[in-house]
Amino acid sequence: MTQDKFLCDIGFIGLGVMGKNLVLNLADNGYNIAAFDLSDEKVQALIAQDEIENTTGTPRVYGCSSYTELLSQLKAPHLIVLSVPAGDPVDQICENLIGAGIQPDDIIIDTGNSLWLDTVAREKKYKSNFLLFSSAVSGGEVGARFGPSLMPSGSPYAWARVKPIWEAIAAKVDKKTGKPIERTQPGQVITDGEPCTTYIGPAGAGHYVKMVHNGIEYADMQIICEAYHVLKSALRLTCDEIADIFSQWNKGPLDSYLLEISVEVLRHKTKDTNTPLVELILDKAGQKGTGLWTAMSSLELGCPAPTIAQAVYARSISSFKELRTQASALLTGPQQTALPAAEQQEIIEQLHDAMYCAKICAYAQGFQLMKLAGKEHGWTLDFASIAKIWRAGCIIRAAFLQSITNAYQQNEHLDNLMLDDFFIKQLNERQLNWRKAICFATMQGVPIGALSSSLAYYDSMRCETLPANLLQAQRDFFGAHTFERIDKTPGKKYHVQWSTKDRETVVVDS
Ligand SMILES: NC(=O)C1=CN([C@@H]2O[C@H](COP(=O)(O)OP(=O)(O)OC[C@H]3O[C@@H](n4cnc5c(N)ncnc54)[C@H](OP(=O)(O)O)[C@@H]3O)[C@@H](O)[C@H]2O)C=CC1
Ligand SMILES: O=C(CO)[C@H](O)[C@H](O)COP(=O)(O)O
Repeated sequence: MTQDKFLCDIGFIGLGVMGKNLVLNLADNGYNIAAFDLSDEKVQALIAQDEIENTTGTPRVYGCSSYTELLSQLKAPHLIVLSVPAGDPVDQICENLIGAGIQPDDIIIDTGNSLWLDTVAREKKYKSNFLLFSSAVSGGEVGARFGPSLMPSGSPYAWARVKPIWEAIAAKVDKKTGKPIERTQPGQVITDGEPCTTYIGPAGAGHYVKMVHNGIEYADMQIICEAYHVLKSALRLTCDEIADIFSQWNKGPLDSYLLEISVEVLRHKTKDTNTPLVELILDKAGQKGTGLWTAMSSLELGCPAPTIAQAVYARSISSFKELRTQASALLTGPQQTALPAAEQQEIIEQLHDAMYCAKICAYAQGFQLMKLAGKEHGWTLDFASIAKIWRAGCIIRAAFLQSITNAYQQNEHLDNLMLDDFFIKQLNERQLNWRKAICFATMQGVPIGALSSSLAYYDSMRCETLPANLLQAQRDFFGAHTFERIDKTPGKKYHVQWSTKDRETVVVDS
């Protein structure tokens, strides 16, 4: 492709796992791309891949070796997509593009997992240089290639320009069933169906929603890992047996992409020794920050998200491999005993229900968090639409997201998913099995922090009276922090003069 013939529709910076695939997806949908990466090898690899996949007869990707060249190859006003690590790289590129002559009516779309506060700050900071728009992406490399879930936010003017492109490249669901429409072949495009993208709100809102998506992703993954741990170490099942169980579960309400890939992982054997690869993978989990940010935001807003926080802690504990190895030789656990087959089957069924209930809690926490954040930051978030765009393309895609969509379509003001009729029924029917699974795992000494903290969340939420009365008294005792009384006018503050002999209760004027 040369500049003399035509200019490209979109500039693309960052051709890593996501970027390369997003470019090919855009190209399949008829957009010509001017592409740049710090590594020329990646630019050349993309062009080579496009040559293999491109059936149009004309090149679709123009490789650039500088920011100036990238701008010179684009139609004006310029539209540039970034797919780079969060943090400094985004600012470095923005500064480089300013140096290369980007204009105030040009649009830069940040598709990385940027911290939402950075996005808010950047929109302001670069206002006079260009329009910063953000659109978090989920779906991993296959999603990026064949249809991700896209969470755009920022200037509505920019969205008007981005929308047709985003709707073209996003994953699609069947309008009637809400089920994903499969797209697996290069060159294939899907023009019908509902696109998994919707305008989320002002700057930062999309990145916040993606952050919570990832927090839920952490919880979902940890819940599956805990079930695997129980099945492996308490029931002593093989990876293939666990894969069979997960595969069966994946046909019911737990049907999800994460469970599906877990089955594939569990079945995968090394070529040389035919050992399940998963058993050879070091048990130290990595994390890039989005789960932590979700947990931090939940603490800041005072919105409980213990399943998500526990999933972050589980990754942290896993990273202390040497310490755990030391402790495992010193600290005692229960004696594990083999169970008869019939009892095993019961435990497996209980575990299924425990996973399902914990999953409901994780999503309830994530959606409530988004609701409170929306209130705090003045975003009007549409939860039915958010659930809809997570039905396909993204990592947490699952049949379950249709039930969440239904819940918010029935009541857009729902305070917590656990109060939706469908989820009330699911929880009420399964809570006993959930408890039994937790008792079993605990008595076997298997750590199940996500499953059990979810149960504590559930039990706390359904407790009309919590022991916070005693806690308030303790606070008043040591720090005169005051308390309210249930037998007096709401809002009135009391303090007991604990250090005096008479311990008089006095009314405190606020
Ligand atoms: N991987 C995933 O599943 C998902 C990732 N994301 C997010 O998408 C973004 C990209 O992720 P991913 O593709 O996995 O990451 P990669 O590390 O695979 O790719 C990032 C690319 O950005 C380039 N880059 C880094 N710094 C700069 C810079 N200062 N200037 C120009 N280019 C730069 C890198 O260049 P080079 O290495 O050649 O120097 C690399 O090609 C991240 O924000 C990530 O969090 C979002 C959803 C899913
Ligand atoms: O955004 C994503 C998926 O939705 C990325 O894959 C992200 O990197 C996952 O987070 P972590 O690396 O912390 O597990």
